[in-house]
Amino acid sequence: MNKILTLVLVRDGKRILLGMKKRGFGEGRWNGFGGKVEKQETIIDGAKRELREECGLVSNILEKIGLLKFEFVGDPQLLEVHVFTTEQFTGAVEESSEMRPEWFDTTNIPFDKMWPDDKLWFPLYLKGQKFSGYFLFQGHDNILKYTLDEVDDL
Ligand SMILES: CNc1cc(N2CCN(C)CC2)nc(N)n1
Repeated sequence: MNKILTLVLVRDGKRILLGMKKRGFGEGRWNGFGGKVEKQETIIDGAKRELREECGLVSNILEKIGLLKFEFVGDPQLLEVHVFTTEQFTGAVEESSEMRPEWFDTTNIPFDKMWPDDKLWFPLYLKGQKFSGYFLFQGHDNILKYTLDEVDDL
């Protein structure tokens, strides 16, 4: 059974809000906001909850834009990350125990301090193309193989 996780990318015109992960899985890397989906909630509600908990923003309109599946050599648990984006949100950006948020220009995404798969699918996201990918990792820095497809619906 795959572990269901969420990832929310917040856009404001040419800017994107990313968070520096302060601890745990992905620590030291910039990423969107997200986490586990609880048993009693839908995936999209889990995404909205994590967005608010991790950066203080509230959004009722999340658009499903991607599905990313991650396998790590030696770990039987497959991660299934449901990716959303929003351009409509309220509230003030605030740092949390998990994330230190910062706005980046979309022409200046800090890929060298992000998960290595991001540089592969972000260009599809930035041109408004939905995507579905599978990545086999060795450790947290090395992608052994991957597939990445543009899709029309998710
Ligand atoms: C393994 N590669 C990953 C994981 C990942 N996620 C994001 C969401 N997290 C809850 C779990 C891990 N995000 C990106 N951009 N790449």
